[in-house]
This record gives sequence, structure tokens and C-alpha cells, in this order.
Amino acid sequence: MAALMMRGSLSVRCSPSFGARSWAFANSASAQSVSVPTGKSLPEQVKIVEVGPRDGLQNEKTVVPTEVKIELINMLSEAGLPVIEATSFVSPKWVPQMADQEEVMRGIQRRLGVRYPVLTPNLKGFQAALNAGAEEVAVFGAASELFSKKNINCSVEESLQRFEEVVRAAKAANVTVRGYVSCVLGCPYEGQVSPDKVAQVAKRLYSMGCYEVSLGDTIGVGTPGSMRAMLSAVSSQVPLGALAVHCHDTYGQALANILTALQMGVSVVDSSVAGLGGCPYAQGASGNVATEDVVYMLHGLGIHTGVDLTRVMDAGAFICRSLNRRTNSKVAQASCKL
Ligand SMILES: CC(C)(COP(=O)([O-])OP(=O)([O-])OC[C@H]1O[C@@H](n2cnc3c(N)ncnc32)[C@H](O)[C@@H]1OP(=O)([O-])[O-])[C@@H](O)C(=O)NCCC(=O)NCCSC(=O)C[C@@](C)(O)CC(=O)[O-]
Repeated sequence: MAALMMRGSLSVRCSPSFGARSWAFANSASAQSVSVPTGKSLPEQVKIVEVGPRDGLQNEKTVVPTEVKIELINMLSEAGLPVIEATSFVSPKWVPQMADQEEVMRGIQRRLGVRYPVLTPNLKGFQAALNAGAEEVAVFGAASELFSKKNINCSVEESLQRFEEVVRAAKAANVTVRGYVSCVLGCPYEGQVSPDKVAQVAKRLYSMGCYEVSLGDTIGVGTPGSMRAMLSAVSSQVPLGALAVHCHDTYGQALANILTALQMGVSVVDSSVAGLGGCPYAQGASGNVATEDVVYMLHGLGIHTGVDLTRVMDAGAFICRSLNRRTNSKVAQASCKL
């Protein structure tokens, strides 16, 4: 991937009358003049994978109306997000919030060029997703045995065998498959996770045919140091161009971790509007990094995303109003959008 060399030192402009909302625009507008003192290369373009409608909502305790989910997805696609993870075809007994997956898939207005992947843990989920018109699915494994057992009720090896079946069926149906590895920087049940174990699972997913492997810091415990060590191990097995990072922000490290990943050559970032989210099987994990904050940082670095920050903030304000909660996005908070 072509790279943009970042030179010189960070330059920012401020004035007392300059409202926080205006900052978002100034940050984007001055993108070409902003640079960081690292001398590292950054990608010219980053693909943002919006996971809010799935990862963001799966953990909600009260049922989110299907119309709200559909409206959220439509607003996100109008904001220019190229990939929106729409729902998951998992057991409604395990994740009741995703029980309306078929209605969601049938209700959304699909925009040309936007992809709407859905999670499928097994063949049953894949068949249901296919019937509902999914053109891309994601299988989700883990680098931790205990997390795998808690999340999808099988060992890591068993999960990989199930995913192979899904990938075979997907290929036959001309459906693309993304892969996830959870707990890449720590596990809520096992603690430390070895980068080599992450690399092994990521390699298996990539080798079986997942076109992209998203590396999940499920409980948001990573730091730029552990991100660097983990990515070094994984990128020795899977090309950097096929890797994505998926950072939860429990310890406030998500943006720093993403920047580290970008500096190492990753150019796909998962995020969730308003910073919603958390895995039902990872107690205490906070939401994903907020899409608004990622877009703000990327545009400030002069990196192209194709995403309209104002419209993402509108989508964030919409879902926060619907859930009756405050946004987790610092950019939206600063911009008084709830
Ligand atoms: C995988 C299973 C289904 C295994 O669950 P199981 O109980 O072992 O499944 P089973 O094969 O023994 O079947 C039990 C019942 O589930 C049904 N079933 C079986 N499969 C399906 C399916 N696909 N869709 C709907 N129903 C299904 C099956 O038909 C049967 O129904 P019953 O006869 O009792 O009525 C279950 O553990 C499950 O649904 N887990 C999902 C957990 C989940 O969604 N977690 C959150 C997503 S992962 C995440 O958030 C992390 C990520 C991706 O964001 C990255 C990161 O941050 O790290």
C-alpha cells in the first residue's frame, strides 16, 4: 500500500472563541499541514469498519427496536462508512438483542458500494444469513481457550473446524468471509495472551480463506507496547494488508493503539458509533473506540476515510437519544452532540 510520509512536528490552531464543533472541521481542513514527529509512514487511506449496529448493540439490556437499528444503519451508510456490520446470526438464547437479525437485513436500504457483513459462528448461522441476503459474513474465533468456550461454547480448535465449513459454504455461494480473533491483547478469564497464539489463530483464519482478519482487544487492556509486540508476531504469518484492528477503550488506550497499528502498516480499523459496545461474554469490557474519534484523528493526520464526521455524529446522537444515554465519543461530547 502506498504510504504517506509524515514529517516535521504537530501543528495545531486554537482560539478562545473557536467552538469544539468547529475543531472537528478545522482538524479536517488543516489535514495537509498536520504532521507528527515520528518520521514513520502512515497509510494514505484507511478503511473504517463500523461495528456499532452489531458489537455496539449486542450487549444492550433492553430490547432496541428493529426500526431503530435499521435507521441507525441507514444513517451510517449515508455518512459514507464503507462497511457496516449489521447484525449477527447467533443463537437468540445466547444474545437476545440480535434475535431480529432477519428483519434488520431485510429492512435496511443497501447503498451501492457499502458492505453489510454479519457474524456467523457456524453453518446454521451462515445458512440463515444467506437466506436473509447477506453477501459477506464474519466468523469469530479467539486466541484464548476459556474465552472461546464462554463465547461460542467450543474450543479454539473446534471453532476453527466450524469456520472451515462456513468458509467452504461461503465460497460456494460467492459470499466473502472476514475473520475475527478475540482477546489478542488479554483475556478476561486467562489474563495474558501470547502473541504467538494470536498469530497461529490469525494464520489459520487467513489460510482457510478469510480475506481479512480483525484482531480484537476485546477487553481494551492493550497498550501501544503490547499492540506492537502482537502485530509483529501476527504480521510474520499474515500480510499486514489483510489485518484490521478492533480496539475497545476500557483503559483509554484505543486511539494510541490504533495509531501504533497504522504506523506498523495496518490500514483497516474497526470502530463503533458513539463508542457503544462490549461483548456479553467479556464482563467489564467497555465499548469500542468511537467512530467519531477515529475519524477525527485520521482526518487530522491527513488520512482519507471517505467518512463525513458530521453525519456520523448525527448517527451517534440518534442512537444515544434512542438508548437514552450519553455518547462515549470525546469528539461528540466536545461538540455538544449529547
Ligand atoms: C455458537 C453458539 C450458537 C453455540 O451454542 P451451542 O449451545 O453450543 O449450540 P448448539 O449447536 O449445541 O445448539 C444449541 C441451540 O442453539 C441453536 N443454534 C446453534 N447455532 C445457531 C445459530 N447460529 N443461530 C441460531 N441458533 C443457533 C441450535 O439450533 C439449538 O437450538 P435448540 O435446539 O436448543 O432450540 C452460541 O454459543 C452462540 O450463539 N454464541 C454467540 C456469542 C456471541 O454472539 N458473542 C458476541 C460476539 S463475539 C464478540 O463480540 C467479539 C468481537 C467479534 O466483537 C471481537 C472482539 O471484540 O474481540
